[in-house]
Amino acid sequence: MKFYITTPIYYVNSEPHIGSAYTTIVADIIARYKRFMGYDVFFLTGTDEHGQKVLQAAQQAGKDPQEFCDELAEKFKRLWKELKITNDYFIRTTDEMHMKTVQEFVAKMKENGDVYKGIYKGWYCVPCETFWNEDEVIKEGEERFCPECKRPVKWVEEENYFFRLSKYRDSLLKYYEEHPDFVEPDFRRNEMLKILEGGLKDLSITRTTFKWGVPMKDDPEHVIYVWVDALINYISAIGYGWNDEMFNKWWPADLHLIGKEINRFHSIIWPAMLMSVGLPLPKKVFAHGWLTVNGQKISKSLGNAIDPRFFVKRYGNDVVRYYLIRDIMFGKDGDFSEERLVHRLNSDLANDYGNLLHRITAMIKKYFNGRLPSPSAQEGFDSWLKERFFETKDAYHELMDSYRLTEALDKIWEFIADVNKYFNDTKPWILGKEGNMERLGTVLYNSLEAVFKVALMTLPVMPDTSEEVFRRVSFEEKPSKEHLENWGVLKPGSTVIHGEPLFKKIDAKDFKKVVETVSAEQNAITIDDFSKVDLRIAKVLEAEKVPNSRKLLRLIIDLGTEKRQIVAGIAEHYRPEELVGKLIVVVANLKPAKLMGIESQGMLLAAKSGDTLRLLTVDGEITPGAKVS
Ligand SMILES: Nc1ncnc2c1ncn2[C@@H]1O[C@H](COP(=O)(O)OP(=O)(O)OP(=O)(O)O)[C@@H](O)[C@H]1O
Ligand SMILES: [Zn+2]
Repeated sequence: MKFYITTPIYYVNSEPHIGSAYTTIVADIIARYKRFMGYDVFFLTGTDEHGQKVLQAAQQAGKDPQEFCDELAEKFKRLWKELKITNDYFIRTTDEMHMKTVQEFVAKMKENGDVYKGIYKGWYCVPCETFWNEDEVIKEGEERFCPECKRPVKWVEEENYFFRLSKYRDSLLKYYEEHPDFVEPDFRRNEMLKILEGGLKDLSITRTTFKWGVPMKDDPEHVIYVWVDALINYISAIGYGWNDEMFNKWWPADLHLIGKEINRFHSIIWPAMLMSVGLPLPKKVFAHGWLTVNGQKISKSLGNAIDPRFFVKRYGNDVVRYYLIRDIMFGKDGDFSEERLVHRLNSDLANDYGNLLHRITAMIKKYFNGRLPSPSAQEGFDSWLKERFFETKDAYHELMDSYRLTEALDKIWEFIADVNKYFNDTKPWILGKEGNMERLGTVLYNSLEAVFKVALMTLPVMPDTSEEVFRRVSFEEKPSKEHLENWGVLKPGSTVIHGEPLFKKIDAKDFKKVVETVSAEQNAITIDDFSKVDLRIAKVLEAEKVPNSRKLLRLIIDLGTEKRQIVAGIAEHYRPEELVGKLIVVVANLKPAKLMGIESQGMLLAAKSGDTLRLLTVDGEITPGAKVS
């Protein structure tokens, strides 16, 4: 049984962020689950390195595009290592083998009569590398914007090769009909059906105005459209055109995992390209939602991208993975929130899961010398716990197999609540006090077996934590679905380690966000907002310490037309005599306020970094009262 799973290949226009990590983490979870279930898995990820977007980024950085791509591809690879992603291969579209495959693929489409020359006239969005028609773009006066990312589009008019996409509309519709679960979730499938029903236009698939791409085989003036180049990665990586055996083993892909904004490319254009060369279509395209900040997509260009490493360093890799899957309904959009992450860590992981294991192993240590007791006669409550496990396990498989990952974790946590209930209601601490070792042994055995089952089921999501649980319960086999099939896998008599709690809680009073995730756009103010602040140059005429205050100085300043008194918290950084004669910047229209009983009629500006504070001043002489703008 094989399972071939892919992520989108990411543009190397900038560094990876939590959004790109999201898809890769989800793919990793699915890959790990399938391996656990006994599948032979091929998990592919990589980088999309051609096209105008990447070329422009390289030019902006003042680098040769290949050198620029090499550096960024390395960063992606390194991040995936740090996040313990278990991809089997990393493809780069600048790989020679890939480029050759792209040329051959397009040549074959041409041979089959699906590629012809024509003139393209229309709009192009460089950030999305997408062609748009006049009736698709957003119009604001003379300006035109991309309907997908809302950024300005460019007018393109050039001789291109076209792909007869329109020809495949009916075959695609038929395919959708015959394979109702080809595209998921179903609301995404419906969006694609709408597009198909509306009709398809032929697609421009080459460009001539720049060179950063794969040249057409027999017309190298044309470079192949970056999306056509990119999509072919899914087959070039596994041997199409260069290793038939490998290709036949893995193709068709079992799952293309993507973000919703690139669904049309994967669910319409890619299948049509495959039909054109006579290859079978992928079994499923799953288009998930976006991680958002205040409802906006996290992305490089909006300036709200977050480096996942900050979170991993502060909270741990497993905690970040758990949070992303549990808190954000997989498939839908969801706001990324560090507060929610901490809440999940404290309540689900530390309280519900970690603490349960801690209590069980503490009692095994105390009453059984750290050896797992044997279970004996089973009572009703014991059978209830087992029944709950088997129900959970069945639901878990069903949900994981249909990529309902969030719901799978919900089910596991319902079971954890049941194990906690079992542990609390059987009152093992009383059994211990009473010396009822037989019953105590049974309760502790069942509780630990249940936690072991949780570790098996959460292995794809939190691999390090599960490995740690396996170590503590002396489980040394390669974990697989067989260990979930039966109750009673743990061996009585084996060593049980009572270590540190699995998860460290974050105390509310210690909680300090590692990253401020407010988008640049949300923070932006208009020029009118700025001009409300009346900034003026002032000359310091007098300065003295405010009696009984460590921090405050009282200044008399000359504002050109008037003198004013201001109070400033700078006494720890400046001596009064240093200030006299200085030209400083003040907010002249601030409402007066009293500090230590003294009225302050304005505020001076200073820059602070750590313990250092420096006043803002001007670069030379200027009359006091001069406006700053
Ligand atoms: N906010 C996000 N939420 C979920 N997935 C995301 C997010 N941002 C990027 N991705 C994943 O990365 C893919 C797009 O990668 P891309 O390199 O275009 O990132 P980007 O940050 O959106 O780029 P840019 O801001 O430059 O347009 C998506 O299809 C999805 O798989
Ligand atoms: Zn766009």
